[in-house]
Amino acid sequence: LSKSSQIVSGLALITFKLFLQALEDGLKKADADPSVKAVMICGENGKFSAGADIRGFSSPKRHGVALSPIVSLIESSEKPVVAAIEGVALGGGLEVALGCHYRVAHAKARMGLPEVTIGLLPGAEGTQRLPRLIGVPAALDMITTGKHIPATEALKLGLVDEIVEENTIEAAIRLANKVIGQPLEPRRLSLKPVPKLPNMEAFLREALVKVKRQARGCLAPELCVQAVRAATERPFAEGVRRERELFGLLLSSGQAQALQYAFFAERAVRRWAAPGGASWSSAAPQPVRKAAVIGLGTMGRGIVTSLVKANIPVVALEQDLEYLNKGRKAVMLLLEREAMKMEGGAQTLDFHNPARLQFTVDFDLLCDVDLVIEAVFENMALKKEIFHKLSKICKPGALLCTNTSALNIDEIASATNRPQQVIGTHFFSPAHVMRLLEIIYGRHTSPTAIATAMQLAKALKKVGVVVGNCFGFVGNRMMFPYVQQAVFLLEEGSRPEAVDQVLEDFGFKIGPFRMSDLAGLDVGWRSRKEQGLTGPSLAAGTPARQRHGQRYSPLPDLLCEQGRFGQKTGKGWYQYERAGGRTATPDPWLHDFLSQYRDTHGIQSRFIDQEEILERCLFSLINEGFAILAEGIASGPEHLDVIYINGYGWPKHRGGPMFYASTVGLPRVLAKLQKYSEAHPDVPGLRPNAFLKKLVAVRSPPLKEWMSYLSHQSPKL
Ligand SMILES: CC/C=C/CC(=O)SCCNC(=O)CCNC(=O)[C@H](O)C(C)(C)COP(=O)(O)OP(=O)(O)OC[C@H]1O[C@@H](n2cnc3c(N)ncnc32)[C@H](O)[C@@H]1OP(=O)(O)O
Repeated sequence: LSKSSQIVSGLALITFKLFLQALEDGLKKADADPSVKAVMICGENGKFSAGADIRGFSSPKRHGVALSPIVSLIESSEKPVVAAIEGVALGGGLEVALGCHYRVAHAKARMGLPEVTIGLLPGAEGTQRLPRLIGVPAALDMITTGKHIPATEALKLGLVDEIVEENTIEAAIRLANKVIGQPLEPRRLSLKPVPKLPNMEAFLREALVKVKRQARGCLAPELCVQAVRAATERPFAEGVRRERELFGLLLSSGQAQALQYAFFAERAVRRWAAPGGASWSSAAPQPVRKAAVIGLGTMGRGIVTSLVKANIPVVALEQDLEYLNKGRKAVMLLLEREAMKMEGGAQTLDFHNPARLQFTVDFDLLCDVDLVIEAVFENMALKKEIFHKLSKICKPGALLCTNTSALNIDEIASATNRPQQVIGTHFFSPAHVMRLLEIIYGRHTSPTAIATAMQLAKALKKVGVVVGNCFGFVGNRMMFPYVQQAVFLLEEGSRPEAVDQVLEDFGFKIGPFRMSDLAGLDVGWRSRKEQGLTGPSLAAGTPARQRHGQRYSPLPDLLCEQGRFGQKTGKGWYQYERAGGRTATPDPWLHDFLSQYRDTHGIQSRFIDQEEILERCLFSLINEGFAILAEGIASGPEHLDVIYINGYGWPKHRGGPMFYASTVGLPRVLAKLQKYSEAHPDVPGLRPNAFLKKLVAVRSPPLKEWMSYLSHQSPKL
């Protein structure tokens, strides 16, 4: 280093507090040393900073917003300070860079203010400095979404002064030497005005409406807008005061804890465990150099698209040419749309190259693939036939995955000569968009197969969650009692729009009836017919509203019998503008139908309040979650929460169903279930699970300790 520069490094995440101290000491030393003419701040090991340790925000010894004085100290330095940004500059890390007079970034660096994603706002004056540097629209976009932007975009926005392909530190030192002696006033962001917009008021108002609509009850994006508004309306110091006030509100809101829990839960589920002690730490994945997808229906198309996007060559197979051509057209359309969203477009995806994406009806072409994902119709006989064929055609090491939402993995595996290589991969629709991948191991699934499926999830940029094999696995199994309660509520006097409203107000992206109209009521109907719950195989004399001695509602079956399958037929729990329409309108026909149904079955209609709707739907879902944990189908509550947030539209700011239960309080959940169960003794889903009772009996320990209260290690683990 030349004598004119001073490196202040050590920006490792775990030492954020130490880093702050080192930064302060270094700056003061540099300021006092007349031989130092400029300062350069960089990180260690090619990373600038990922910001503060998120765990610190919920710790009793929270470091608060102690970063602000240091950012001010940097900015007020009489010597030019240059940030050399490599790797990431996120959150507090970027706020440090904003205090610097100049910023140089490596071309591969990424920058962002992701505080909103953990329920906070940039609390070290970031909401006040960023709009002054890059203008309100761009700043608001970064602050309210928390997105990480690449260096090239940062340069376009004016967030950095220079990007380099080679040595960022040398480039920053060069810049520091060059600017010695130049006036610093214009470089101090706190002194700059926020660039004006002709329609600032309208712009901010619209921005608020937009984030409120998207956030559905999540506070942080809204308060981010308020903080940026303060930057446009108040002098810097007053804006900072407002930012601090809003930060304090968020910190104590409860939503921040939920979102921070979700951040760590998503990472915790990568550390999977399965029967016989197999786990992420001991199992190694096999490489997947080529994959195949069988079935080009809605799911198969999305899965092919996902694989192509992940740069994995794919063979896409259909049963005949008619289906193949239909599937090919649909896949190409999806890929073209995806390519348009990407930098480099179709060239990047290269899907017109048959070596990357091949369509066929010939099973023999699957002989050299490393992994097959079967995505045909949910029909056990068909799946078994396919797996039998696969075990004859595929090379010995190939992993055989079945995309199923409920079927028994062991039964499917029994059709092969290699059950250790059979695994469930439950994708969510649309498969190229939804982040969740439920990975289901069977009795014989090998640790390598699980590790490979997890690796695949990562390559597809999905969150893989490993779970055990049972009907509906985790996600759908918890969904059954929830949807069941929603339908029972209709029997008792409620309406689809009332139930949906309560759950959407809670934060679900879509309520249970809108959801089932979207998914298609016929899907569940087919499954119930296969289970003998309805249809021709139902034993004569079975009571209309009872199956196996338990309460049953035939309402969804009756709708299907009327051809009301939801959006696809233009009618379901709602009416739509046309078949395939998406705008749900309450349907007077359905209201009459419900009244007649109640009359037929002698049900006294009653008013059901929001509290009962919410509690019966959510607590029955949570109750099933406790059963799943007790049976060892999932290794911890975080798994259930990650599944619900990423696959079922559960509001992330409520941390997932099990986290939510812990915030409501387990004794309350138990008491409510007991109350509803007494009122509906023929509904097993409302009967409090023994594990929940046990946790309450041991005074409701924190969620991370729950699993240690299972008296026996489940055979599934
Ligand atoms: C007082 C001043 C206030 C400042 C406000 C802030 O700075 S708030 C924090 C803002 N920063 C973030 O939100 C960054 C969050 N992290 C990420 O986005 C990503 O981790 C990453 C930095 C982009 C790296 O991604 P990558 O996929 O490479 O790794 P992982 O996500 O798996 O992370 C590796 C492990 O590091 C842990 N971790 C990452 N960031 C933080 C953090 N800010 N605080 C605490 N821990 C963090 C992560 O949990 C992983 O740990 P594991 O034990 O391996 O699970």
